[in-house]
Amino acid sequence: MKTLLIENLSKNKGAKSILKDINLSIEANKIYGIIGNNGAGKTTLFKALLGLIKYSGLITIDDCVLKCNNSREYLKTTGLVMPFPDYYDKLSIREVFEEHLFYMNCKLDKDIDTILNDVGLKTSVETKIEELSLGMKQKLNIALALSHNPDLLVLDEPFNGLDRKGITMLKSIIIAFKKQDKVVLISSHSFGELDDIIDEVIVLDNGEVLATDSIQVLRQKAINSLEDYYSLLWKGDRNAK
Ligand SMILES: Nc1ncnc2c1ncn2[C@@H]1O[C@H](COP(=O)(O)OP(=O)(O)OP(=O)(O)O)[C@@H](O)[C@H]1O
Repeated sequence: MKTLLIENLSKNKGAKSILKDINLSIEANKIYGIIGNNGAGKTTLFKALLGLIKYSGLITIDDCVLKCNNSREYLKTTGLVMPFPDYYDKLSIREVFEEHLFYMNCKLDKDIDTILNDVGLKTSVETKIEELSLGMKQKLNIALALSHNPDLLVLDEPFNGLDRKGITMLKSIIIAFKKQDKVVLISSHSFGELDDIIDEVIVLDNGEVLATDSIQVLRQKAINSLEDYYSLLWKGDRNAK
């Protein structure tokens, strides 16, 4: 994947406008941090990008426009970390992998134990999801997202529940991933974790893109943390732009 182009993307739910005319150009070999207050539209944007919800506007991956009838094919090239649906609780890790691979229509190139080990999840594949801690579920989620070697990694609050070792592991996975001509989109409220790894920041507010900036440019302006950047934006200090 080289580019992901989002043009005039909007999403309404009843009378409510959840995403409003989003335009973004996403490039490979970069990590994008998507930040914004609760309810800003980050998860909804991710769902649209993955073809999981209907929307108006155009999403183009390289030269291919994402449509309902090709979204399943496109999903195979994406890895997604989002909270598990409730019905997963009674499934075992093995069953979740089977369901994931069936949905993605792909096969593993490593055995499940090796994949779990790679993300630091030390438990039997027969363990039920309801028996996993929040951090263990997150590690499993990451393992699933990477299991089919995607081109685009979409991570919705991936640091939630991870211990320090897990966070360090995930950051190194993300950095190694982007270096392979791939794209990473991460939404997180943990600015400190994003600070170390992102190349670009996209700020959503009330369903709109409030700002997009390169971290390198922000550093040149002596804005050295997302926390400072975000405060400046909300103070209306346009020097942050
Ligand atoms: N199925 C739905 N029906 C109605 N409104 C919805 C639905 N899903 C999301 N919304 C609304 O869309 C808006 C954006 O929600 P979204 O989950 O995308 O925000 P977010 O930026 O991911 O928030 P958070 O940081 O809290 O995770 C919110 O106002 C939410 O209430």
